[in-house]
Order: sequence, then C-alpha cells, then structure tokens
Amino acid sequence: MSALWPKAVLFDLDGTLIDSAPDIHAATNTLLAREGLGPLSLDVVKSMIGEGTRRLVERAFAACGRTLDPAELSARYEAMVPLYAANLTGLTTLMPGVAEAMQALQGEGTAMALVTNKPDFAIAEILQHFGLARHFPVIVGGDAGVPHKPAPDMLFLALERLGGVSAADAVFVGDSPADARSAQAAGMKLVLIEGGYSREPLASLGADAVLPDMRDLRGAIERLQPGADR
Ligand SMILES: O=C(O)COP(=O)(O)O
Ligand SMILES: [Mg+2]
Repeated sequence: MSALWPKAVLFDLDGTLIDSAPDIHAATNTLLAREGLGPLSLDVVKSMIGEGTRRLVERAFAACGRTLDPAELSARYEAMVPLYAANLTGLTTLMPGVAEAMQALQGEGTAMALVTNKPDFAIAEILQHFGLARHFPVIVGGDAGVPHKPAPDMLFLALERLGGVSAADAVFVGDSPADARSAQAAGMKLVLIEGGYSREPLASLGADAVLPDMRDLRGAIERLQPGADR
C-alpha cells in the first residue's frame, strides 16, 4: 500500500469490529421485562442497532406496542445504561479478521479512528477487552455532541482530531446504511462488511467495496487508491 494513501482509516464499532448484539439483546430484554414486555428475538434487536442506544430503546418499546414520548424514552434510556454497562462483553465477540486487519494497517502506520453511534459509557471497556484500544488514538462516540451518523459530522470531527486529514485521503469501514450515508456525505471512500446489522442489502448502498469479512480489508483498501488498476 502506498505510504501516502490512505492517510486515515475510520471504523464503525457495532457490527463491524464486534458482534455486540447478544449483550445488547440481553440488556434490552431485561429492560422490557421490567414492564412486562418482550422478549424480542436476537434478529429483531439486531435490526434496531445502528443509530445509537437511545434509538434502539425507542424501537424496542415500539415493537412491543409502546410509543414513548421524549420524557418516557429518556427514563428508559437511563435505565438501559446500567443494564448494558453491567454486561458489555460477556456475550460479545470480535468479528472475523479484525485483529489481523488492524495489525496490518497499524504496521503500515495508517492513522485510525473509531466513529461509533454507541454511547461513550460503553466504548473504552469494550476496546480494552478486545485489545483494540491501542489502535485508536481518536474516538468519536455517541456523546461527542455532534449529529450522529448518517450525518457526516462525526467523521469530519475524527478527521480533524487526526490532525486535519482531508476526506479524500480517508476510508470509512462500516456495516450499515448509517455508515454508508455518513461516508458518502463526507466524501470519503466507503468499505462495507457483511455480517453486521444492516436493514438494507449492502449491495444497494453504493459502497466502493463490499467484503464478506475483514480478512481482505487491507487489500480492498489498496484497490481503492485513486489511480490504482481495477
Ligand atoms: O450503538 C449503535 O446503535 C451503533 O453503533 P455503531 O455506530 O458502532 O454501529
Ligand atoms: Mg455498526
């Protein structure tokens, strides 16, 4: 890979680096059960992940026939935080090929950042647990104070914190429509990885590459280099 491109690779977390759905599923069903609701299946909860935990809680209650007003939703979100915080990694696994892909990029000196809609309370412990923390000098999480993906703002904030990398010199790696739309709005190259939590077929999202898993991430990024032979 050229030493000049890409200058940075930005990663999504849930459904891209980790399969966190089983722990999110368990916490969600505990929350619902307190009100005599649920349980929801793992696949249903997977389909609710991607736009942050508050949105997930709203969707979970809606799926049980409970439309929450903003104050009711805030109370349920506040109750979800300790439930999920108590079990962030017990059932969660690293997605295939992640460790190797991170190692390869790190070895080439590519700057990396994490850009996740996941709330901040959950991020550090998960990264630590899976040995990923050292790869991410920059983390933009769900409490960063800028609009969530699919808006491009979190990606721009990460590029700024990496020292002012331009979007044209960066690649975003994610699993969902929110990831696709944020990268496209930011003007970044986009790689989508199968096996995450997308509610839409990845082939329909206009990615520069769709990969079955992270194993060939480095090669796929190399092929996206402007001017590279296809
Ligand atoms: O918590 C979520 O809903 C999604 O998080 P992600 O942006 O890392 O996929
Ligand atoms: Mg995701």
